[in-house]
Amino acid sequence: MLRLEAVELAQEGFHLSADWELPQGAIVAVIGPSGAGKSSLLSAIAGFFPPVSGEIYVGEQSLSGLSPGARPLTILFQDQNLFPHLTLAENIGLGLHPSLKLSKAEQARVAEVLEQVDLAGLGERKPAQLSGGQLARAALARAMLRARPILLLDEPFAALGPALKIEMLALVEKVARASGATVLMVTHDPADAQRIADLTVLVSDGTAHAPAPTEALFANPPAALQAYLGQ
Ligand SMILES: Nc1ncnc2c1ncn2[C@@H]1O[C@H](COP(=O)(O)OP(=O)(O)OP(=O)(O)O)[C@@H](O)[C@H]1O
Repeated sequence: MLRLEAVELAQEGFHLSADWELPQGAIVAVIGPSGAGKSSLLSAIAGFFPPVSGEIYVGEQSLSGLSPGARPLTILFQDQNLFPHLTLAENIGLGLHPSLKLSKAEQARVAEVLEQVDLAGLGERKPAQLSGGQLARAALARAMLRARPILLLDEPFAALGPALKIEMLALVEKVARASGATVLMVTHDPADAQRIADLTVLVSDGTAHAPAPTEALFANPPAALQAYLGQ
């Protein structure tokens, strides 16, 4: 369970409040106008942007004082950051050990996630020898290997074509449901939310609104969502 308790973010004229919690295992879309603070919200949870007040909890554990790497989560950005000089298997292995000294069991685990994202047999390739969709799948595989209870996705598939994006969303859903991870996914496409998100957080007017069931929210959008959707 992820809980934001009276969280206030502020930075040069920008302000965002959040006060809600998510059930463990929920897939949650984060939508709202450009500049509203969607990325800032994820950055705060990940530990890159400290709130001016409030607390963020995972279960009973407060995340205050925990560095980004020590938090029980993985964040995936649009810029997938695979290292060009490492093979795909090595890039994914970094999710386990920065030193890349993997045991036989860990190497087998890397092969297993490669297979899960449909990249079996491509482990020895370098990123330059992969397509955009394969790179996106590789980055997701690395995130999966970390097996943290929370996965934060900041528009990681925005640069992919429609068919590939749908494929990646399906993969996220499959992986999240299988592992029981909670997913928070920033997207600019309402269809992404409707495709996989149980709940949707609307970020607008200085507030990250409490998560609402996606279907009901879009069936009866509040004024701020109507404005965002151009209705
Ligand atoms: N490093 C920074 N320094 C100063 N201001 C920043 C910084 N990063 C973001 N901001 C500002 O904080 C506000 C929220 O930005 P944020 O990126 O969180 O919005 P967003 O909803 O994710 O936008 P988009 O949909 O365009 O990615 C904006 O006003 C932005 O200009």
